[in-house]
Amino acid sequence: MSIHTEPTAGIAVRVVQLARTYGSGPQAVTALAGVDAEFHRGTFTAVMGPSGSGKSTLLQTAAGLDRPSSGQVWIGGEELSRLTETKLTRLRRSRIGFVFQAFNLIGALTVEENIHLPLRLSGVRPDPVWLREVVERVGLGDRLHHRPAELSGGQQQRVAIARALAMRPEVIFCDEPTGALDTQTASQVLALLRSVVDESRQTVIMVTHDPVAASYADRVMVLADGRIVRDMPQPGAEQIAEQLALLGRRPLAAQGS
Ligand SMILES: Nc1ncnc2c1ncn2[C@@H]1O[C@H](COP(=O)(O)OP(=O)(O)OP(=O)(O)O)[C@@H](O)[C@H]1O
Repeated sequence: MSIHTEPTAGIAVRVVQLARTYGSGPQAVTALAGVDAEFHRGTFTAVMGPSGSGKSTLLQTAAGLDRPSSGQVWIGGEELSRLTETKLTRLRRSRIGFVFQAFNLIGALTVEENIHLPLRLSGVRPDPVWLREVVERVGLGDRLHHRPAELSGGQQQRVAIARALAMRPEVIFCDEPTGALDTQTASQVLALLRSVVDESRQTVIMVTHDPVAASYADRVMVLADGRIVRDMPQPGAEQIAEQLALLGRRPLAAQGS
């Protein structure tokens, strides 16, 4: 594939020969070894793989939180390496949402203030109709004036998702969004992410270790040693678990950090 590949309509995120090496010389660690992937608008992709296989690095570089060592990241028609830090920050704030395992809410702010924060940071006037819909969708209408510490883990993650949705981003990157939640709460959060894709045609890319969580996705991509080694359309939880187990038996893929 040409390194100057232009974006195609309908593709929310494209990575081309994406590579990321940490450190240099004999200490260098290759986290991503040239990944090519396209993520269509209105799809939900789960990224899986052994510990140290490069999942978080893929997410961080594709989301413009970290610069790759080489290769390209396209968000719609924008190639991130061509952007200055200021433009990259602006693009991240307006077109990308983030949900992390640790929620990353601001403890001193109320639920409502946390949800409005991306708009305030971007200087965008809130659209009250949309914000009401977001709050309703995540089921937090009666918690708006609480602080995060007064909420359960699942409720805090739903605040984080509402915050990610506030700007109506094209893409939402999630790193282990259910890693800190019990099974039932996790399924509510996953159903919410599913509805974001089905009802708003936003694109979700989610790193997870959990085959059940991954089964909510339209596609499961498996990394090993910084490369995509499986790309499965709509696998069930059992098929995912089976493929991960097979991979675990390969000596190279079994190496983690
Ligand atoms: N800041 C860093 N400095 C040096 N090496 C790093 C850094 N971040 C990640 N790595 C290395 O890059 C490789 C990929 O790490 P990454 O966090 O992307 O893997 P992962 O698949 O998300 O792992 P996990 O499932 O354990 O979170 C690992 O070998 C890791 O040790």
